[in-house]
Amino acid sequence: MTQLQKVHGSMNTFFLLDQTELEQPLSQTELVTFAKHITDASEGLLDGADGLLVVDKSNHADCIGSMQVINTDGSIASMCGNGLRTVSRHLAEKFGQDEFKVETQDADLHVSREANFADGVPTFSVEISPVTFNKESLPFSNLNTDTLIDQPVPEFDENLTFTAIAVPNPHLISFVSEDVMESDSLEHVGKMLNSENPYFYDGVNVSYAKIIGRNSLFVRTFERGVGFTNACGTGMSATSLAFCLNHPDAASFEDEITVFNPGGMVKTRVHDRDSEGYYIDLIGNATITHDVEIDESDLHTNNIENAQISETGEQAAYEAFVAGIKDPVD
Ligand SMILES: N[C@H](CCC[C@H](N)C(=O)O)C(=O)O
Repeated sequence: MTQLQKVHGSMNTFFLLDQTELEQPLSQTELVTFAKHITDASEGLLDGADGLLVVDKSNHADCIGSMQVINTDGSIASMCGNGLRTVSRHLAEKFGQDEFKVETQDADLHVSREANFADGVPTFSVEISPVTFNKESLPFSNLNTDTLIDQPVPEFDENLTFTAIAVPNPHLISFVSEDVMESDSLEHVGKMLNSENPYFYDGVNVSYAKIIGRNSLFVRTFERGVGFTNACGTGMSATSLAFCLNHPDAASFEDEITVFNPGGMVKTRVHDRDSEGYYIDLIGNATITHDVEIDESDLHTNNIENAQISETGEQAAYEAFVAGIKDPVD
């Protein structure tokens, strides 16, 4: 029996474990221990991954399953947009449904199957919500402000402005030039705010964005609990909202926004529900690259030595899709 899958959204890679397929689900301690091991770049499987997605049943009446996200360092992420697309595909195939809700840590989120981005590239849309800006929800402190929207923060970088948005996991965003994108600023800010610091004391995902044209961006993210990833779904969603708010001349609510990233491309759509707040649709690939068979007893003892790995063959279609999109950074 297949116990695990290796999956990705925009090459943001995960192992996916469905606890309902086990006789004895892993305890939370077992899950964290296993996540840190299997995702480790040198000790784990298949060069590791950016996290473990744990699927389970939901007791919320309108959800067909739940998702928990464990980062490579064992910390828990309240949300993961690229991961939720792959969980949505898993649940869609398991239950034969194309539109449903998934329970996540802070919200029950609407998801749906969409037209494939390309041949052999299954595509899903996931709701990114709730959106807040206040310092308590991110959380941040010691910045002499209750919200941070397009403001200079010389403590982070003397030449940039920053926007902080929780969706609900925390994001810090800056719109930058090509030169800054290629500099070491993102690594510097990402490392500073994800080690002990007085500002984002729980860490924060940091994204730098370059405006390519109308409703078009390139985004790179240094993730909380992980480091640089090829793409961060919640990061690209939060950045799309910041794009609409800070650059209304170049981006519009309700329009499709194209977001290129080092692992490929997604589409977003930012909605403004007035008093009910903002939410974002994140649309992109949900690719399964490998099936991994591990005895259930080995899962409990965190032994990956006997894992049997087989490729699904889907990666070739994904790579053909990426080769066909115009790369804005070249
Ligand atoms: N890569 C994920 C987000 C993981 C978030 C995590 N790094 C955190 O907030 O701790 C995404 O596609 O949205």
